[in-house]
Order: sequence, then C-alpha cells, then structure tokens
Amino acid sequence: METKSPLQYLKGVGPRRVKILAKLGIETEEDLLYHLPRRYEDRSNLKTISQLRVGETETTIAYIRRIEELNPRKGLLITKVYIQDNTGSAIALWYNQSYLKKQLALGAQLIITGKVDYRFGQKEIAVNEYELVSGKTSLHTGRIVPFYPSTEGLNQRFWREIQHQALARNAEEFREIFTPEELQQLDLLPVKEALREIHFPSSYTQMEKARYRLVFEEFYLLQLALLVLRGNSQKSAKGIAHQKENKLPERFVQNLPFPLTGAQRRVLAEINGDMESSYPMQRLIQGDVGSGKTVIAAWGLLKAVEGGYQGALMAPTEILAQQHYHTLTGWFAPLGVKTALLKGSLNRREKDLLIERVMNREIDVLVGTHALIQENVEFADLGLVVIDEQHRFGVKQRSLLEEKGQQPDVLVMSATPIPRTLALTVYGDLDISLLDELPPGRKPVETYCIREESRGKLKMFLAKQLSLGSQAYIVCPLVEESETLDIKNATTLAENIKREFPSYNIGLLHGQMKAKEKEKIMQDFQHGRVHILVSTTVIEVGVNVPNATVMIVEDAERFGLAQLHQLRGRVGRGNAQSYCILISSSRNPAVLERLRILSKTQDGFKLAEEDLKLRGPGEFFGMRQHGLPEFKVGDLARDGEILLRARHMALKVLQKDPYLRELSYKNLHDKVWSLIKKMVKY
Ligand SMILES: Nc1ncnc2c1ncn2[C@@H]1O[C@H](COP(=O)(O)OP(=O)(O)OP(=O)(O)O)[C@@H](O)[C@H]1O
Repeated sequence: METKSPLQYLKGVGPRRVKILAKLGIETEEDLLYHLPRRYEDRSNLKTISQLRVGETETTIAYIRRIEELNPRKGLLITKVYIQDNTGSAIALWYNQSYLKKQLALGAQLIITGKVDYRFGQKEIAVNEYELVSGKTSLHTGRIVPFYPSTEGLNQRFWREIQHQALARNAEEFREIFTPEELQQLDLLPVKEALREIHFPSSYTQMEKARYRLVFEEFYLLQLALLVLRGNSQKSAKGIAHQKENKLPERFVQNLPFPLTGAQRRVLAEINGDMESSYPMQRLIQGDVGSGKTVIAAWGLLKAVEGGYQGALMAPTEILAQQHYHTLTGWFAPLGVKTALLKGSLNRREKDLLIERVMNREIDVLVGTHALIQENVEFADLGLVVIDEQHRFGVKQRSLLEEKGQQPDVLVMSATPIPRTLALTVYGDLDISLLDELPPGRKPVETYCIREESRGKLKMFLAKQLSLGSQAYIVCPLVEESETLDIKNATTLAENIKREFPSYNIGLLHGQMKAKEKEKIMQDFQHGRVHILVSTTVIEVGVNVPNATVMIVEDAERFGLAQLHQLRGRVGRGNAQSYCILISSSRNPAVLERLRILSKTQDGFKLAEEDLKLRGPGEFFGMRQHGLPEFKVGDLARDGEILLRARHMALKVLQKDPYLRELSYKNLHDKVWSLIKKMVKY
C-alpha cells in the first residue's frame, strides 16, 4: 500500500488534529488504517417506531416532521425533533447541540440510536448517535458501528469519518502481499476487503475473517523478516567450522561429579552439529530454572578453545558474570584453559592490561557483562559467543558482540521459559533447543502463600531451617517508582531480621551497592558465611547456591508468575527439600489465582503460558526492548495458532525463494525489507 500521503489531505484533519494523531503514532494513512476499532456496537437492527421497546437502546429510521428548540433555562438547549414512519411517531431529543438545527431539514430521513423512554403518551428517544440518510453509506448508526481507541480532542464520529475517507482514497492503492493462489489456499480475505470489513463490518463473521487476515499478515511479515535476517548471516557469510575432535569437552564431562541429563546430551549434540558446520550457529537454549545450562555453555567454549579459538560469555549482571567466572575457572583451570573476568570495578590500567592479554591470546575465555561489547575490547580470534539471559539484551547488542569476531558462533541461553509463540517472535531469528529436564534427585520446591498474620509461624519455621544448616533468601518488595525506596525497604527489613536472628549473619544486597561490595556479600553467601541474604530483585536470575533452601518473597503480588518462578528457582538446587514462601496480603482474586497456580506447578513452561494468558505479552516482557515491532492486530496470548501457521508459510516461501525475488512477491519483498530496516536500525 503506497499510502504515505500526509493526513492533512483528509477532510476534517487540520494541523491541530495532525498533532494529536501523531501522538497516537499515526502519521500516514497506512498508520491510520491500521489503527483498528477497539470494539463494535451492532446498530444494524433497524426497528420501526412501533417496534421500539421502552427502556432499551434502539436504532430506528424515520422522517423529520417538525424541529423545535427549547431553552428551559440558561445553559440548557434542547433540540426536539418530531419523527414519523408509517407505523407511528416519536420524539427525538438532543441536548446542547447548537449547530444541530442547521443540519436537519424537514422531510429528511434520519437514522438515530438512543435510549427509548415513554412520556406524555409519546415515545421519546435520547439520541446518542444520529445520521442523515443520504446517498452515502451510513457510518455512525444503522450498521455495525466501530469504536476506536481515542484520546482527548478526537471523538468517535471523527474517527469513523477519516477512516472511511482513507479507505475510499486508497481503494486502488492497497498492495496485496499474497498471490491469488495463496489467498485461496490460506483462505484469507484480500487486503482491501479485510481493511474495509475490519473498520465497517458487513457482519460479525466478516469482521472475524478480516481480523484473521490482518493478524496472519502481521505475523507473517515479522516471521519473514526474522528468517531473512537469520538466513542472510547463515548463507551470505561463511562461519567457522570448528574441528571435530572433542577431547577437551569430553575430559570436562568426565571430571563432572554427575552424569549429564538426557536433555543436556541432546542439546550438546545439536550444538556440536552447529559448531562443526560452516554456517554460523545462532542457537537459543531455552531451559527451565536449574536445568543445567552452564554445563552446556562450558562444553561449547571448550570445543572452540580446542580448535584454537577464543570464547566470550556475556552475563546480564555483574553478580552473574562473577558466578560464571568462578564456575568456569573451577572447571577449566585443571584443563589448562585460561579464563578471565572483565569486571566493572577494574581501573583503567587493569582493564587495558586485560584487554591486551585477550588480544595476545593469553586468555582463552573472557567473561563479563555488557562491558564486553564496548568498543575497545578486541579478541585475537573469537570463535564462540555465549550470551546468558538474553532477554535483557536486544537484537542490536547481540550483533555488536558478534562483530568482535569473524562470524563467530552464537549461543543464547535463556532461563526464563517463555511460551513457544513468544519464543518464535522474540527469537524467531534463532534455532531453539529445549532443556526440559531437571537433573535427577531434585525435589519439587514446596510453595506456600501466607498472609501477614502468619509471620510468627514463619519466623519459627525459618529458625528451624537455619538450625539444620540451611541458608535463606528474603526478597524485598519491589517499589517500581523508586529505587531509593526499594533500598530503604531492604535496609529496614535486614535490620529487623538481624534483631530477630541475632546468632546468624545477615547480608544485604541491592542494586546501588558498589560492585566490590556486592561481590563480597555474594561470596560470603556462597561460602556459607552469610546465612540469610536480604535482597532486592538483583538476585532474580541465575544465582546458584545449592545450600540455600528457603526463599521468602515479600509482597509477592507485585511480581509476575515468570519472575516468581525465577525467584523460586534459586532454591531446590541441591538434594535437600526446599521451600518457597510467598507473603501477600492481597485480596484481589486475580492475584490470588496467580499465586495459587505457582504453588501447584513447578513446570516453568506451563507457568509461562499461564502468565502470558493472565498478563498479555506486553507485560510479559517489553517487546520493544528487543527491537521488535509491537503487534497492532495480533495478540500472542490468543493468536498462537495463527502465528504457527504464519511461521510455517514463511518457511515454505523462503525455501522456494530465499530473497523474495520473484515478481509476484514484489509487494511482499518491499514490506519485509522495510520491516528489517526498522529492526536493524533499532
Ligand atoms: N546433569 C546434572 N546432574 C546433576 N546436577 C547438575 C547437572 N547439570 C548441572 N547440575 C548442577 O545443577 C545446578 C544448576 O545448574 P546451572 O546453574 O547450570 O543451572 P541453570 O540452568 O543455569 O539454572 P538457572 O537458569 O536457574 O540459573 C548447578 O549446581 C550444576 O552444577
């Protein structure tokens, strides 16, 4: 659709309204046409005057017989219009519409919708929508009427008028992205019809069909863009074909105190295949909490190192980078593989020195936060990039790290199980491996939701666990508006706990502490010197302290399901029975339902589906953060099936024509490439 004309060409849109529309993100006629109704009202059922039911909101069509204006008191103007059809007569009433009299003419035909009343022997209609019958299509009544998401200064009549104009103006310009055969095969409405039906439905069935078409189109374009992005890097550039020997990785596995799980073995085989092929690997490991992703990362890094390449591991927080560094050094040092940590707390000179050693190949594996993608970090020969908890990084950041090498392989690890539909959208440019098996011997974490009143009991329970040698986390309420308040809460809580448990060591962790301080507290907790760790949500992802068996979450209602599952995942990582206690005084049924689901289910993937349904994808995690467009029509929680079909279709088309060069794909090509440009620019 070439509808880039400025909106001012539309009747009724002046500079002031252009500004208001721009605030809603509407700058072109195309934007406008994709600003879809929020709901509809069926006013198509025209009644004769005799059929109008008192007390109901009804629509009728009749002739104007008389018009009166009354001014019963200052500031109140009543326009009283006597109407008639061949079954009877009635009165239509408007309030304070001074311009109205000029628009109405005796003898004209009028459609009105409004609440019917009966007074002084007459039916009276308090009009809330009217339209004069002319040769034109009626927009506001006498049909299924659309209602748009709006803002101050724009009323529904205005929306309908401009949508109607935009549809008419562009009738010849809608450029179809599907071929006639595809439309038929997929049973989709042509774009022109779909847009017309979604704005001004001829029936609800047609409106549903129109919506289906537009959702399909939206998902299809995004899938194509994501697949083309991946296809390009896979086919246009040669990646590294890592050597086939796995001596180092095998020795590492033999040294582990446990056998790998079936899922770990399966995923390793997938990575092995990817790394040995000459296409750059772009793979996502989706694992439930505690499923053992670090082992997978280590294995890949060793394979790269064995072939003479370097590896990088990027973590979302300083604490996690630290933890990964310790884990990897423990595994790698005995194998003679050199690991280093690019810490935020290093001074300039230390940093330069470290970077120099990386450039000179004195370091095999470099671990760090996003500091790794800073410009002055260079590798001699980067062969594998592992990105942990990718949902905190965007598409753009991922590619920055990749640019530090010649098409290195990329492994993304996500510990937030997300529903398949969402994974396909957010990670549609990656192959996905599922790590869906927990190591044997793990006991489900017993989860309880308690109210404020039970604090006394909780204290006794905690004392007992501590006396058994366990450690505990207490996560503080999250005050979204203010980090300072967060910290204040956490500090007060820690002080209270200190008073209650004088014989134990209490640690406090929050986002504004210096890296060195955080590191020290974490190490003390890891080594059992701190028994209770009071923390804001900085520990949310990835922290691994198997001796911690109690997780207490304050004001649990403030967290989403996925987040609570993450927090719970910090315990139950060893063999001892673990507990998660959610404190909430909320009486909101939706909240209680969320907490109930959590106490019933341990399966992160199932919880993710529920969370998506309960809160919608926007809340689940900001799509924009990933450089992905937000959906205008589609709803991932509801339209998963359509997404899968669109993905399937996209794969099929690209297999046939990887760059959409066929003439019949011209329109499709243009749309996909403009989407890609937007995504990459981000
Ligand atoms: N096959 C296995 N058998 C037993 N224990 C294992 C196995 N694989 C990993 N582990 C151990 O399980 C714990 C969790 O592993 P890891 O930290 O890699 O999990 P994760 O998937 O990163 O979890 P999270 O996302 O919750 O941080 C570690 O202590 C690890 O040593």
